[in-house]
Amino acid sequence: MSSISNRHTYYGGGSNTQHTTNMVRSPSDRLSKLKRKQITFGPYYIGSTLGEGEFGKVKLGWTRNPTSNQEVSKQVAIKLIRRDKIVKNSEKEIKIFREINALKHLTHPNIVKLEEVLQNSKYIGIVLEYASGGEFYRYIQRKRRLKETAGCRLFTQLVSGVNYMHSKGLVHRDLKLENLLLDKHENLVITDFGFVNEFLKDNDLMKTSCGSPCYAAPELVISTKPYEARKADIWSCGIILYAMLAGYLPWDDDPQNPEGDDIARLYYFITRTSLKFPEYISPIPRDLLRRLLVSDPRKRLNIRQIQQHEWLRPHSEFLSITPEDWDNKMKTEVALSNPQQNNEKLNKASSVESSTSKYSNSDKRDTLIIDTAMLLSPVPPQEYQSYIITKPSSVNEDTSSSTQKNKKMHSRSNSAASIALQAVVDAELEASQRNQDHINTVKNEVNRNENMNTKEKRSNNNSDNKKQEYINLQQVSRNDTMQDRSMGIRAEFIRSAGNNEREDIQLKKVETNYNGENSTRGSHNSGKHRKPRPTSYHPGSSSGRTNLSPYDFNTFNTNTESSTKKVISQLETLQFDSTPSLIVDTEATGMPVNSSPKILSQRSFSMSKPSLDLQSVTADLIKFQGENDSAAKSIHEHVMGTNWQYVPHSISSPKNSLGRTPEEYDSSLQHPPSSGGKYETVLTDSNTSYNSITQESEKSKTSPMYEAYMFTDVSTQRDKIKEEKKGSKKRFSILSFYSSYNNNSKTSFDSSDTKSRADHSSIGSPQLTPGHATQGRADLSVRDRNTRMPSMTNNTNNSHLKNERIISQAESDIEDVYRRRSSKPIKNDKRYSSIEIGRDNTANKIGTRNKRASMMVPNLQEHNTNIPELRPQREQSTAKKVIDFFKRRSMRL
Ligand SMILES: Nc1ncnc2c1ncn2[C@@H]1O[C@H](COP(=O)(O)OP(=O)(O)OP(=O)(O)O)[C@@H](O)[C@H]1O
Repeated sequence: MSSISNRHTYYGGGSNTQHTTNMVRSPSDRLSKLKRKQITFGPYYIGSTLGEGEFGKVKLGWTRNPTSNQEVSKQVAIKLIRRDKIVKNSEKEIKIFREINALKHLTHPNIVKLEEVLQNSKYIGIVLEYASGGEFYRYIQRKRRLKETAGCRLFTQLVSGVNYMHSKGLVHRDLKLENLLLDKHENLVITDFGFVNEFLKDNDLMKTSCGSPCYAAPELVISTKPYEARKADIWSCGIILYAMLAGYLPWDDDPQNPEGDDIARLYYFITRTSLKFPEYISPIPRDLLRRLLVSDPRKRLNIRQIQQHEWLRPHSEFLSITPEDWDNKMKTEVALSNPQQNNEKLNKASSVESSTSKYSNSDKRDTLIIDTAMLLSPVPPQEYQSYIITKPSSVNEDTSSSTQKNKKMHSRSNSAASIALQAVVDAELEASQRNQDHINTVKNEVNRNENMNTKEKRSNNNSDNKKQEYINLQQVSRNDTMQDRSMGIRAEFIRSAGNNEREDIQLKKVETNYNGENSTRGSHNSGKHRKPRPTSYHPGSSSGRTNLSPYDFNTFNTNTESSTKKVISQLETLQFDSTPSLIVDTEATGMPVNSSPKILSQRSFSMSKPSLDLQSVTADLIKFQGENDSAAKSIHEHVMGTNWQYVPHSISSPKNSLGRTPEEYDSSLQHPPSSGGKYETVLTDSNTSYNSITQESEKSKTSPMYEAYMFTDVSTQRDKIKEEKKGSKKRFSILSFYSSYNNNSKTSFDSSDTKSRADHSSIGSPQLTPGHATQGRADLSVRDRNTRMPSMTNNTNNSHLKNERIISQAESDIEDVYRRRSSKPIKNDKRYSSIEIGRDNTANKIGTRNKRASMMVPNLQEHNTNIPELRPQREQSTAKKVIDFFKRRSMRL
C-alpha cells in the first residue's frame, strides 16, 4: 500500500515531500486538491467520456450552481474536436460546420439541442444537451427488441423529429440506430447531423450518395439518378423501425455475405429479397414497414402518410403538433428562462474579474485564440456550401486590432471568435453583393448584344459567351442564396454567442493521449468507449474509405466517377431539342485545372455537325499551353499513351494522310469558332479521323500552346465496324463526345468480369450491337483501367479495341440517359421487387451489425460489377432511338 501511495504522491522531491503526502489529509484538503485537478472547458467541468465518434471523444460536462458551488446545475455532452487534426476544407471540417449550423436551426424535443460552441487554441467543443439515457441501439440490445407500444412511442418521436427537420428544409441523410440517443425519460433524441443537407424546393433532388449501407435507401446505391433525400430519410426510418421491433436489421441473413461487408452484394440482396418478418411483429406495424421499405421511392410513404398510418393513431395528438408549434413552444420556453439567464449574464458582465477568477492561472493564460486558418478556408465544393464557414476575402485590420483590444475584456460578445466570424460573414455578404453587381453588368451586356444586328457574327458569339457567363453566374448566385441562408444562421450564431459574456474558454487538460482524429475504422473498434462501428464514409472522404476494399479505387478513378455522374446528370437535364452543353468540373475529375484535357465550352458538343458515317475515333489532338504543359503531357500520356507528337501550335499543324490540317477540317465542317481558344471538335475524312480537345490555361494566355497529335488510319477497320453496326450510322457526334469524354476522364463504368475482359483483349473485335453494350462496359475493369489505356493507343488493333469500348460505353450511357428520362419502369427491372412476408429470424444482430453500420455509401452503381443483375437493365432499341433522334435533328439542321 505504502509503495502505491508513494508512487502516487511522488513529485520528484525528497523525503519530506513523501512524508507530507503520506499524511492523512483533511476533507477540505482533499476537496481543494480535487478542485485543483478539475478539468474545465470554458464554463464546464469535464467528466467521463460518454462515447467516441469520428471526431474524437464526447465528454460529460457540467456547470455548478454559482451560489452553492458543489451543486451541479446543468449537464451537457461536449464533443471535443482537436483543431490541429482538422485539415482545412476537408470533409471533416465541412461536417463539423454543417452539424453546428444545422443544429443551430433546429429546436425540437427529439433533436439534440445545441447549447453552444466553444473553442480554445486546441479544441473546438460542441456543447450539446446531455442525453443521459444513452445509446438507443444498446437499449434495444439490452431488451432484445422493443414491445410494440414502446416501439410505437419512440417511432412516433422519430417521425416527429424527422418531420420537423424536413419542414426546415433539412435532411439528415444518416439516420440509423447509432445516431439515436435517449434522454433521461427514455425519449428519443436524434443526433449526429454531420451529413445534414438542405433542399430548397419540394422536389429538390440530391446527388451525393450518403447513408450507412444498412440504412441507405436503394436509390442511393444502385442509381446515379439524383434522389429525393426526404424519401431516403424515410427508408432509414423504416430500417430503424424494423430493428426496434424485430431486434435485428432486415436483409441481414445473406449466407454469402453474412457480415454484409460486401456492399454491392448487400444491395443485390436487398433488392432481390423480399422483406420478411418475425412472427411476433403484428400485422399493423408490418403493414407500415411494408410501405416504408419500398425500393421505389415514389411508392414509399411520405412523412404525412406515415403520420396518418393506423399504427401511429395512439400518438396522433403528438404528431399533430406542427413544426411552427414546436418553434413557438421553444421560443416561449426561451423567453421564460430568459429573466434568470439575463440576470446571471448581467452579474457576470458587471464583474468580469470575478468570473475569470474562478479559473486557475493556467486557464487565464489559455484564453481564446482564434485560429483564423480554420475560418479562412477556401470556398468548398458547391454541394457543401450551405453549412460551412467559407473563406472571407479578408479579415481586416480593425478585426485583428479589436481582437487584441478585446482580449482583456473576456467577453464573448467582443471575442476574437465573434469578430472573426463577423468578418467572415461581412466579407461573404460583400462578395455576394459584388457578384450580384457583376451579374447585372453581364445581363445588361447580354441584352445589348441581343439587340445587335445578326450580321455581326463575332459580336453574337461574344454574346453567346456572355450568356453562358450569365447562366453560370446565375448558378453562382443561386448558391450564394443558399450561402446567405447559411450566413444568416451564422450571423444568428454570432449574435447568440455574443449574449454570453464568458470568454475565458479554456481546456486545462483534456486527455494527454488524444488520438481520435487519426482513428480508422479498425482503431475505432479498439477504443474503450468507441462505438463498435466504422467511421462514416462520405464520397470524397478518405477516412471512411479504408474498409471499402472491393471498391477501393484510386483517387483518379473515384474522381472520374463523380465526373461521369456529373456529365450524365447534366445530360439528363438537357432537352433533346436544344443544344446540349457539357462542362466537366475539373474539381470533380481531380485533374489539374490548367493542364488536364477536358471538355470545356458550351459549344463543345455541337449537334449541328453534318452527319458522318460511323467511324471510330482513333486519334486525338490535345493542345496544351503554358507552364503546365509538361504536367499536361504526362497526364495525356498516361491516359492516351506515348505515341504522340507535341508541336507548338503556332508553328505548324501536322497534316493527316490527305494533307489536311485540323484547321482545314474545322472550317470545312463549319464548326463554330472557338471561344477563347476553347473548343472540342471532331475532324474526319474518308480515311482518317481524329478527335481534338483543346485546353487553354486562363493564367498563361501568352505562353505558347502545344498540340498533341496522333493520326491513325482506320480505313481497314471501318468497313468491318460498319458491317457489325448496320443501321447505326450518323452517331459521330455522340461518339466524339464520348471519345473525348473517355479520353479525358477515363469514364469509369467498370466490371470485374474477367472472362469478358480476356475475350475482348484477345479478340479485339467489337460487337457493336446495343445488346453488347453492357458487355463493353463489363470489359473495363477497375484494376486494369490505369494500365490499359497507354498501351491501347500503340497500335491500330488496340485503338480499335478502345474505340469499340468507347462506342459501347457511349451506347450504354445514352441508354442510361434515355432510361432515366423515361418515367416508365424498365421491363424486368428487378429493383422494384414486390414485398412478401414470412421469414423468421430472431437472432439479435444489431450489435454485430454495428461494426459496419456507419459506413457511408459510395454510389455503387458503377461498382456493382460482380453481380450482373445489378447492372442497369437495358432495352436494346433505346440507343437506336436516341441515335435516330440525333440523326433526324442533324439532318434538319
Ligand atoms: N448529447 C449526447 N449525450 C450523450 N451522449 C452523447 C451525446 N452525443 C454523443 N454522445 C455519445 O458520443 C458518441 C459519439 O457521438 P457522435 O456519434 O455524435 O460523434 P461523431 O463524432 O459525430 O461520430 P460519428 O460521426 O462517427 O457517428 C455517441 O455514440 C454517444 O455515445
